[in-house]
Amino acid sequence: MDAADMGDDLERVLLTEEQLGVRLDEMAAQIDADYAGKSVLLVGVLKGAVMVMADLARRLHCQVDMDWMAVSSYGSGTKSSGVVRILKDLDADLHGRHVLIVEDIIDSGLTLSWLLSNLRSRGPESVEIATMLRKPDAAKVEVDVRYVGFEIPNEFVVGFGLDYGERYRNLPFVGTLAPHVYSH
Ligand SMILES: O=P(O)(O)OC[C@H]1O[C@H](OP(=O)(O)OP(=O)(O)O)[C@H](O)[C@@H]1O
Ligand code: HPA
Repeated sequence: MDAADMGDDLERVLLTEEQLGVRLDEMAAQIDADYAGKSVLLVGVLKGAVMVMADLARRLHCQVDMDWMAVSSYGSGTKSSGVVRILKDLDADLHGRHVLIVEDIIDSGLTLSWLLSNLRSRGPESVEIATMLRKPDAAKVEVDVRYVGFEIPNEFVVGFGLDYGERYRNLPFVGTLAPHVYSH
């Protein structure tokens, strides 16, 4: 899918495929340096993190295992409370592991804040976070994030794994949607 497939649904491109690729190269180099000689367990948070995980993992030279979690808030009314439900748990035992959570976006920070304390309680050697995008102005809770691709304005974005009603995840860039899309 590209911009032409979106007709007039695309408002503007925030980050091009090339910009994302360049930043992923830099993030991977930093992660390789930080985890030199160590084995890393990448934990992807479904579904949005699939693209970041695939593109980041392929750039890493350090020893990597991959695992996945699916989480859901208990409904929009309680999302702000940070109450999260596990839909699919990890297969891996975290004892003694160096865990790197891979996310597409940190918006309010509530999902990651919950996930961080959940994974920390499982006895890992370390837990860090890598996210492609972060909206600093939307933060309801501060999360200590080791690797951030881009800080973006507090606008709803799609593409590179991010959806609106499950659509647009397969856009290779990150963009905003025209207002008429939301009124459908
Ligand atoms: O910082 P927060 O405000 O908690 O938002 C960030 C979370 O929201 C998105 O997931 P979403 O619940 O949309 O699920 P998805 O990945 O399946 O699209 C994103 O992938 C993060 O997990
Ligand atoms: O801006 C966003 N776009 C899509 N999904 C999201 N989940 C949290 N923030 C966003």
